[in-house]
Amino acid sequence: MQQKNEALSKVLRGQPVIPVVQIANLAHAVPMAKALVAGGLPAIEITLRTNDALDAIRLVASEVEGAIVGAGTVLNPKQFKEAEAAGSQFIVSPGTTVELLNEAKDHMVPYLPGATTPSEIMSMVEEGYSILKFFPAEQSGGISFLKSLSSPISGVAFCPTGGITPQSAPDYLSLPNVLCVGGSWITPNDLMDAEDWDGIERLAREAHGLATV
Ligand SMILES: O=C(O)C(=O)C[C@H](O)[C@H](O)COP(=O)(O)O
Repeated sequence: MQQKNEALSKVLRGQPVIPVVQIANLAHAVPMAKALVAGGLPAIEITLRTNDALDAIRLVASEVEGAIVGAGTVLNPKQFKEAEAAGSQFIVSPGTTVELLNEAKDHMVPYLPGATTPSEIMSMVEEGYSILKFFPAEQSGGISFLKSLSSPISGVAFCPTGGITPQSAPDYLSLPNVLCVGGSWITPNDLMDAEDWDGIERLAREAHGLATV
């Protein structure tokens, strides 16, 4: 587990924001990922919420130099296997199930499981996880909840996701138990539909700059 935690830490620690992307049009996958990499956000989570998601992961993994593509919204072992086979370099789920934890044990690919309550977080720590997704972050108590967790449950780093904005991200990132945040604002539907890759690169660059705030 330590090796996997370290591999995940290496992926997530490199950037303050992990873009959470929905691919509605497969032709958008490669230019979108190139724009994110150019903007300084190489780790990209493509959610398995659209039909083209696995093909998008495959394309980005094989065609976009420097990209570290991961799969999001992985809900069951079948999706876990498919996501890894498509070339995902990390796997993310909004919550966690026993089936997913068992599946993750059979793979070397790092897994970022979701947890929101102290009991869920403690269970994940028992399983050996030291990095967790905190989802849905804003709705689950946000910054004050994460602050309250930091002394009773130390040694766990979170990637809060859900409802985070460029305005709230710096406050999350200033918490000692936050490694990075996830967000969909870097690839908004209007810019994706307009194929405005320069606009997406600009948003990525701004998000990358949040590290220094
Ligand atoms: O699908 C998943 O696995 C999720 O975790 C959901 C996404 O992370 C959020 O939908 C992103 O949240 P927003 O930035 O508020 O749009």
